[in-house]
Amino acid sequence: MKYLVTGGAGYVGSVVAQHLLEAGHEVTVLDNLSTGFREGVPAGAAFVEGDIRDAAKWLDSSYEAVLHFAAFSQVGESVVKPEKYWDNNVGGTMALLAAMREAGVRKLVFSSTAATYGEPEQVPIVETAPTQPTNPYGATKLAVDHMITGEAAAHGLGAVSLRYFNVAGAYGAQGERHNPESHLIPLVLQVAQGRREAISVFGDDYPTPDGTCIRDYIHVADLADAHLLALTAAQPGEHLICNLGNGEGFSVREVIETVRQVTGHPIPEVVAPRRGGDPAVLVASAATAREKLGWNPTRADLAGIVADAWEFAQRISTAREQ
Ligand SMILES: NC(=O)c1ccc[n+]([C@@H]2O[C@H](COP(=O)([O-])OP(=O)(O)OC[C@H]3O[C@@H](n4cnc5c(N)ncnc54)[C@H](O)[C@@H]3O)[C@@H](O)[C@H]2O)c1
Ligand SMILES: O=c1ccn([C@@H]2O[C@H](COP(=O)(O)OP(=O)(O)O[C@H]3O[C@H](CO)[C@H](O)[C@H](O)[C@H]3O)[C@@H](O)[C@H]2O)c(=O)[nH]1
Repeated sequence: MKYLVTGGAGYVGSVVAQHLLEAGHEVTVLDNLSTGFREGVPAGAAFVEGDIRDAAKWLDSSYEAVLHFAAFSQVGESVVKPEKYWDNNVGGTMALLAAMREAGVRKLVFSSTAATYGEPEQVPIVETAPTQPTNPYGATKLAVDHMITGEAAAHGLGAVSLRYFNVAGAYGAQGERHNPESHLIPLVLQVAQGRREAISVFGDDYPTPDGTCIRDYIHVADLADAHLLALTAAQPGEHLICNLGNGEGFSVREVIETVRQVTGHPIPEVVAPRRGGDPAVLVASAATAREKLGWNPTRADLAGIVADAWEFAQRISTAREQ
């Protein structure tokens, strides 16, 4: 089968593109390189440097489906520049859906997020929980989910939105390198590499056992498995929404301690003010993904996730020095 992967020069999209290639599929990556890297595109994928707003130029009926990763995704930036997020994430997806309709491509897998829920009333979070995003990033992703529901009902699109919790780890040559980096695990690894003096802990007065925020970390390769399953599960006229997480939460301090154990580095930490828009606890119920997709994550161990991320961070920093 032939697939269009938007955002396939980025972290998650490049890992999923790699999995599609390994499963024997043909892959075209469409990416404007706004936050992605040309060298992140897996060998064997065709690459188009372009914007999702112009997807109509490249989409045709030879594509079985679109896997849509292209978006801006920094929570903090979305609070200060919401218009940038509405324009790219919502405006861009609107153009992409129109191009798919025009070309007769009737299947979509979309990268949604736990940020659509906001501060949860109950954990683990189920897909029927209230959606009250605490930042514009989450609001734009929720708006796209609604847009997709309408597209499925009105025009027969078969779609799956995957609401990722905290993605981490690496797969082969593909890994996490956001620029600037804002995610916890790669930042703590930068401290271990001596590229940063200390890690800032954003708030230690949350209502959690050690006072720091709790998140559900999921290995990017387990996430990729879910995308391939979603391609099979998508049914015309239906929009399925699935959380993807391991159902177990780790505090910021537990993550830092795990990085100490994996890297053998002491990792100094400093307590800093809370970061705006951060819910205290985000942990997924992935029962829907297990039931409807047949998803069965196998890499839930946090130390294993960190070890893979560490190996990747060491490799790209060696490459940077050469
Ligand atoms: N990383 C996470 O923890 C996480 C969690 C939940 C959801 N998500 C979602 O998963 C997706 C991928 O995230 P990521 O961490 O890989 O981010 P990333 O920034 O590494 O990748 C996004 C890619 O999309 C490209 N892009 C952005 N706007 C574009 C446009 N208009 N046209 C073409 N290309 C464009 C960027 O150049 C980049 O390569 C995003 O939609 C994000 O919101 C990520
Ligand atoms: O230097 C840092 C960086 C992060 N944190 C904390 O570590 C936790 C995890 O933060 P990340 O930035 O790694 O991840 P988020 O939980 O903020 O966000 C991620 O997961 C969300 C859903 O859970 C969204 O999907 C979003 O796109 C994705 O980046 C948060 O409590 C954050 O405050 C720190 O204490 N110090």
